[in-house]
Amino acid sequence: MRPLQNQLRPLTELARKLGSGAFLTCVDSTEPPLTEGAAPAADGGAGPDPAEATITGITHDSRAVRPGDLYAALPGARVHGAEFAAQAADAGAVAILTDPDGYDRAAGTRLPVLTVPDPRSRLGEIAAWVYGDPSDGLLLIGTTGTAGKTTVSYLVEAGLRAAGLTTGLIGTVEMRVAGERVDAALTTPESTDLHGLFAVMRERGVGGAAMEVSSHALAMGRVAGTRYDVAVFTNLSQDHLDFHADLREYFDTKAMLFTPEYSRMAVVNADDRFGRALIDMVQARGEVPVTTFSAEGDHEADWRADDVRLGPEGSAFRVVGPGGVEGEATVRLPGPFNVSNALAAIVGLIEAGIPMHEAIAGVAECPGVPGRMERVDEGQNFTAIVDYSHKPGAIEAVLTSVREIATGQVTMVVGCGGDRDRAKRPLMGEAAVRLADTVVFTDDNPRTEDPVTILAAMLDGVAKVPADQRARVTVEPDRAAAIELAVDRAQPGDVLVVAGKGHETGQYVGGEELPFDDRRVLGDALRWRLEQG
Ligand SMILES: CC(=O)N[C@H]1[C@@H](OP(=O)(O)OP(=O)(O)OC[C@H]2O[C@@H](n3ccc(=O)[nH]c3=O)[C@H](O)[C@@H]2O)O[C@H](CO)[C@@H](O)[C@@H]1O[C@H](C)C(=O)N[C@@H](C)C(=O)N[C@H](CCC(=O)O)C(=O)O
Ligand SMILES: Nc1ncnc2c1ncn2[C@@H]1O[C@H](COP(=O)(O)OP(=O)(O)OP(=O)(O)O)[C@@H](O)[C@H]1O
Ligand SMILES: N[C@H](CCC[C@H](N)C(=O)O)C(=O)O
Ligand SMILES: [Mg+2]
Repeated sequence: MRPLQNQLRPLTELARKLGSGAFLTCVDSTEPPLTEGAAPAADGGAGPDPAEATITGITHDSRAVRPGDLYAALPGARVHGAEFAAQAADAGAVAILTDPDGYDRAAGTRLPVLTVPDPRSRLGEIAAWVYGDPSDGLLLIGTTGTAGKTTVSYLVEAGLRAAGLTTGLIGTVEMRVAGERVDAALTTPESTDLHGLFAVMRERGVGGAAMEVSSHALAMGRVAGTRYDVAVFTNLSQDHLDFHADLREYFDTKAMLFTPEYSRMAVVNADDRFGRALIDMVQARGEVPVTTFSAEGDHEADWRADDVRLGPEGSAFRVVGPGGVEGEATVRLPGPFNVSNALAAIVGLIEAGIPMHEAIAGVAECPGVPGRMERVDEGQNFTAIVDYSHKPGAIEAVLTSVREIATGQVTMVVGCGGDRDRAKRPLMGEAAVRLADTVVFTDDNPRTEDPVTILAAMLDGVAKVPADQRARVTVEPDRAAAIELAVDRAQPGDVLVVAGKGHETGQYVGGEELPFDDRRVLGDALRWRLEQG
């Protein structure tokens, strides 16, 4: 999504802004590259004069270039973006930003080239400049944590809307600007896309936005140049150890959000042990005020959820805050973990200046989140749920929650993604068989890996649970067949959870995305069973 109105931004001004280490050159120039952004004299050669160049937009992806763009050719894990410089030029890029390694290929386009040592680290700042600091004046609430970011962001957006604001949403499932929806490629977009999106929000009068901030984004500088009015921390547990060295580094990356560079205020979950470590860390630094919350009530906190009443479709609870402030809240998502998510959203909204009754009303109105504890109901006599649990902590939270509502048995259909954290596979297998009565192990986005290897790693976890304490296990690699099997076996009062893909609409196998939607496959299986009588 890009703004309709763009300002003309002189490239020389950008070079000057980037300061020492930035070189702006035109490839046909016989002059040596100029430092500190000073524009070269007209080179008399065939290339365009960088002193004249103006840009109107920016992208890091050659496939997304629009005429007038600065193409940021970044070094990547797979390829250097400079490989696509010619493609970017053909699409209308007017200049290229790159690092010294990309210079020759960028120069081959004969466009002005701005070279900096580490362009990715400056990209957020550059993108914010290109679009004229578009997040200024936007009430922005960012949420990080291993689980709950999407859910909290939906609830926050609903609260902002209840407060009368035109809203924005940025996250895993989708991006929304004033009601218009766009598919999301990443949970947290690259900074070029992010500031473009903020510019669209500004154009459409968005007053408040809710956004997920992933650890990948913090590590890769995607949110550099973005300032959150409130940053919310949900929890931290095992995930993404393909990307982070260990849990400590994963935690430290998330903790970056709770520094003055990114956030004005912190709202942190005191029920989570990493949340408590974060509270201590942020309080000790004394730079960002911290407000704490506890839905479980076992830990001291500024805000609590009291008198929690769990139900099969959602929960009710009393919000109790500093000085005895109180309000009656509801959330239309089941399970104690969603009480925690709802409290996180309500406290985040209150800290952002939204009156408590509006925050509570918004959360209560939110109809749910696609693929998060989403019921698929075809009139069957058991409960069928699609949920995005694809990490051990989420599997535990979900299975513990549905146990409360099941009058019969609990079944989970689950797999693990390929090309992702391998260490979480046995932990997911173990959690599933420890807490369910029946588990059907299946494929979930094997990507470039052999699905058999992934399933074997999950089964390693199964073996950790004593045979008499574990669920009945079936392995059915074909995901549709696994869902049909589970539906076929279900008895009245049972709860069936199809875990891991949530809102996803494809199964990645090899380099291909095959259409696959758990909700549709489950719905079809349920209807088929009902038709058979
Ligand atoms: C590990 C990681 O996050 N990698 C991201 C990173 O890739 P990279 O820099 O290594 O890129 P690369 O593929 O080598 O390409 C280098 C450059 O060439 C450019 N390119 C590439 C091909 C082309 O035809 N044209 C082109 O311009 C690319 O845009 C890139 O700038 O920068 C790319 C551009 O922004 C991202 O697309 C890519 O995300 C990959 C696809 C990804 O899967 N990321 C996931 C793991 C991720 O970020 N997940 C988090 C958390 C999810 C959650 O738990 O909620 C998220 O925020 O989504
Ligand atoms: N507060 C929570 N504690 C534990 N598990 C949770 C919590 N909130 C959600 N979950 C589980 O995690 C799954 C993903 O939730 P959600 O999409 O809100 O989190 P996320 O942090 O955005 O995840 P992702 O990083 O995969 O996008 C849910 O489907 C549910 O199973
Ligand atoms: N944001 C997560 C989503 C995982 C979803 C699951 N279906 C899988 O493929 O592992 C990731 O990219 O690791
Ligand atoms: Mg998410």
